[in-house]
Parts: sequence; C-alpha cells; structure tokens
Amino acid sequence: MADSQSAEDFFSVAEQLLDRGIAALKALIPIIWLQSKTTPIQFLVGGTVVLLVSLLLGISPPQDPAEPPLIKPRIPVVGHFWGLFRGHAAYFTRLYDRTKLPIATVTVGHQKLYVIYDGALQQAALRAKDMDAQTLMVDAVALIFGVHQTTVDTLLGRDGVHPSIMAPMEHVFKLTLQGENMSRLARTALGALADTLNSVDNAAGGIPVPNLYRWLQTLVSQTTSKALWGEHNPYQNGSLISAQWEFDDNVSPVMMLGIFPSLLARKAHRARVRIAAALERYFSARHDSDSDSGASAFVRERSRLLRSYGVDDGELARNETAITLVATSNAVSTLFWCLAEVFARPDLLRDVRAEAARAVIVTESGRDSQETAGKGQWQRATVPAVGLEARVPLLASAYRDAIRLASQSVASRRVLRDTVILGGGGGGPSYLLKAGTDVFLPAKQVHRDRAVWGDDAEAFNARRFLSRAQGGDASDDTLRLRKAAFVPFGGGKHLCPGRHFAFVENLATMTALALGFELDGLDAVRLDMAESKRGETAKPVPGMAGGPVVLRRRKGWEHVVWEFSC
Ligand code: HEM
Repeated sequence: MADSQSAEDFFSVAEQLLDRGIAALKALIPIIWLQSKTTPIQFLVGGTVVLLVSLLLGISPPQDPAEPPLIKPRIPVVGHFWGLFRGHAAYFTRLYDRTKLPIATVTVGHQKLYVIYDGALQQAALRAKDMDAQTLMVDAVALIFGVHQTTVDTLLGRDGVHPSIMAPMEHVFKLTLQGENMSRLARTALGALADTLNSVDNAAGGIPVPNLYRWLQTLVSQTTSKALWGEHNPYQNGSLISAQWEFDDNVSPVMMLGIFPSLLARKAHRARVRIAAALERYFSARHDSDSDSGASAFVRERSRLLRSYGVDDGELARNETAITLVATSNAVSTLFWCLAEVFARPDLLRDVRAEAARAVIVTESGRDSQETAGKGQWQRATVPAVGLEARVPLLASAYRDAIRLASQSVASRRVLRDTVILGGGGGGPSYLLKAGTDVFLPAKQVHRDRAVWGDDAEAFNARRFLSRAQGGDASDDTLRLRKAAFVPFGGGKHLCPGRHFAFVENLATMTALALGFELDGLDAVRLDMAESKRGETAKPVPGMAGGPVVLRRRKGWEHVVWEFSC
C-alpha cells in the first residue's frame, strides 16, 4: 500500500515537472515557429543557438530604407522576443495599438518578419505573385498532423520527379466546394441538423445545454462530418469528435518541432493518433472511393489526388486528420457569435424573426408522417437554404458583423523574391518586402478600422452591411469600402474555398433557430470573446459562453417538422 502511494507521489511530481518543462518549451516555440526552413533537429538546435547568441549580442539584420518601418522593442534587444514569447499572435495587436503603423518590420535576433495591418496593403500582398503560402503552411501541417517528411516532399515536388500538388489541389477545391457539390454537402449537413431540431420536445423539458459553444461544436461536427465522410463516417462515433476538440484545445506550436510530440504535446498527440487510426480504417476499406457510400466529392477527390502521388493509407489518414477540423473550427465559432449576438438582443431577434417568417415556407402537413407519427396535426417548415441571403438580408448582415468581430485570423506568406507593394489601392506609398522573409496579415485591425467601419467599429451592429434601401445607414461607397476590408477568409490564391458552404450552412441554421426556437436563460452578461493566440476565429473566454441555456421550441412553433431545401 505504502509502496503504491510513494510510486503515485513520484509520478505526480514527475508529471508536474514535465508539465513545467513543457510550458517553458512551449513559450519558446512561437519565435522558432515564425522562422526557419530547416529540419526539426536543425530547427531546434541551430535556431535556439542562433537566437540566443543574436539576442545576447543584439545583432539585427540589415534594414533597407525602402522596407516597412522598423518597430523598436520597448525593452531593448529582447522586447519582441519576450512579446511573442508571451502573446503569440496577440502580440501583433499590442504592436499595432502602440504604433498605429500600416505595415511594420519586427526583428527577433537576426531574423525579421513583416506585419501588415492596413487593408489595402494586405490586398496588395495577397495578390503579389511572389508571396507563397504553401512553404509555411504545408510544413506546419505536416508537423502538426504527423505526416512524414518524405510524403510532404513528394507532395511539394521537392523530389524533382513530381510537380507540386498545390495547383491540382486548388482545382479540387473549386470543383468540390462550389455549385452542385457544395449544395450536396449542405443538403446532407442540414438534413442531419433537422434531425436534431425535430427531436426537441418541450414536454420533455427541451434540450438542456450547459455550454452553448461546446454544444454547437458537437452538433456541427456531427452534421458536417456526416456530409464529408458519408455513411461510414468515422466521426459518428462521438468519441472521435471529442478527440478532435481535445486536439484543437491542446495543439500548440511545440508540435512544429516534430520531436517527441508524444511527450511534449501529449494530449494533442494522443488525440491525433486516435483520429488517424480511425481514418486509416476508413481509407483502407476504400470507403472514400465507394460511390454508393455517400462520401463527399471533397473527400473523394482529395484522396484520389493524394493517392496519385503515391501516398499510402496511413499517410493519407494522417494528412486528412485536418479536414473535419478545417471544415468546422472557424464555422462553429462564427455560428456561436452570431447566435449569441442575435439572441442576446430582443429587438433584433424580433426583426430577424419577422424576416425569417417571410423566408421559410410553412405547409400544413395534416396527416401523420414518419416523424409525426401519433402526435396529431403538424406543419412542415422548409428553409430554402441556397439563395437564402436575399430573403434574410438582416440576418446575413448580422452574420457578417459577427464574423467581422470574431475573426482574428492571421494569414501568413513567405516572400519568394524581393517584392514591392503599393498602399492606397495602388496610389499610396510603396514598401519593399525582402525575399525569404515571412509576412503576417492579421484580420483584426482591418476589421476594426474606424475609417472604414465607423466610430462603433468595436461593437456589434447587425445592420452594418445593409444598404440604405435595405434599412442600413451606410452609403453605397461605404459599403464598397467595407466589402474590400472584410477579410475573414484570407485572400488571393488561398482564399478559403469552404466559405460558401459555411455561409449556406450557418445562415440556414440561424434562420431555423431564430424562427422556431428559444434559448432560455442565455445571459448576455456572461458573454466574452477570448483573444486568439493561434490566429483563428475567436472562441468565448472559458465560462463566458452565455451560461447554461435550454433549447425549446418557440410558442406557436411546437408542432413543426423542420427541413431544408438545397
Ligand atoms: C466561417 C467559416 C470559415 C472561416 C472564417 C474560414 C477561414 C479561413 C482562412 C482565414 C483561411 C486561410 C486563407 C489564407 O491563407 O489566405 C482558410 C483556408 C481554408 N479553408 Fe476555411 N474558413 C471557414 C470555413 C471553411 C470550411 C467550411 C471549409 C471546408 C469545407 C474550409 C476549408 C478551407 C481550406 C481547404 C483552406 C485552405 C485553402 C488553401 O490553402 O488554398 N473552410 N479558411
């Protein structure tokens, strides 16, 4: 007994020490993460030595006067290192608040990076042909999702035999996330959502939701994964959905090292291994290419392309661990903020309900169907999901303003050749971006620029994207300016290809929830947005997701069967 107690104490102390070691190491990573194109070992050893030596000696890289202005750190030599060390992507916001520069150079030791805050300059950078996302992004994806370096090299064309996969992959995005393929995805996802909505039973007390954000995470993962993976959907086992969010909560730049992830990033590593194992079974059984199994064109075409590069089932599974996460993480956060902002404002909710009532088609059912068996007289409410925006312009505007505020994405590019970008839509000052430097483009400052969004830029305004003819107060010129400064989906060649699907799915979900349901107990005072460190759409501060709520059918809408047409 005593022995087992002391063994437990030993492991508990060891675990605490390990946690501290990991915390210290994690704090170092953002710097290393922002730099380098070396192997993980060179990355760790070389990067740390160079960083420490250059920090100690205060060596800065040479600065051409044509480059963006240099921001000097508050604490000489180590200031930026410390800022990034503590704040990660949020440090870019601190630098902007201090300097208000449209674009800046930041040096960390002997390395430099550029941060672009101005909307027009961001657009110029995103359009420039020698700005590359893949070198930074694909290396990161490989290490974070555990794909082998040889696979990445093959996909990127570094083996000198295969061309890069990026051009055909862009084609796959266009083919599978637009038009009829996008509608098919939305049809399946919204069909699964309808099952949940139709299961709400007021007589049984509705659905108790302790945490609205977590509830939406699970719901959207269920509906979207079904649409993506078809009838053999590995995520229909709820524990895989939990593993996905466990991964998301715990993934950290420490994984970029690729060294001992099972020790240095234990929770995230464990979760990704479980997901990859389930996906490997799916791919080994060839469910992705079985046309009857209902796998989406997105999954089918991606795996067909990846296999054509010689990628085996295990590697395919590790690579595709990213898919469901990419298709749900930002979409869940935007849905949460839109829902919370609208339901927290009774006047706005009333107006949203009025337009939703005009958009949704209600038909008397009159007879018992499979869903209504034994429950008497029911109505059928059909949400016309595709083209819905024209029918619910206020809700669409509210949705955009919720994303505007929540988006804290930081797109990243690497400059391949010296490039000059022009501000002011082509007529402003020019800046030289030097080859080999990484460029970061935070959406937050563009989305809160008072010159574009007005004096209430920091606040939610559901009518901000409405024209005067639609009941908004912005002129057509202002709306054009706002459209150009709305960048939650990045831009250029890598503009998010899933944005149409996210819009259709979220707008239809919001329409049905607003019209037919109540979120009893939603507490507007307990809503607070966290600052994103990784550069994604903001989540709520833990414990500040509006408090516990109960989802109930709205009075007058108790006997409705919901469906979506796409
Ligand atoms: C409201 C929801 C969403 C937001 C805010 C969002 C945001 C973004 C952002 C900021 C990027 C990086 C763009 C850049 O680097 O310029 C991106 C890329 C991407 N997104 Fe989304 N996204 C959303 C939903 C989705 C969905 C539903 C899917 C898939 C069904 C998806 C698939 C992708 C893919 C595949 C990329 C990589 C594109 C490339 O590298 O060419 N996204 N997204």
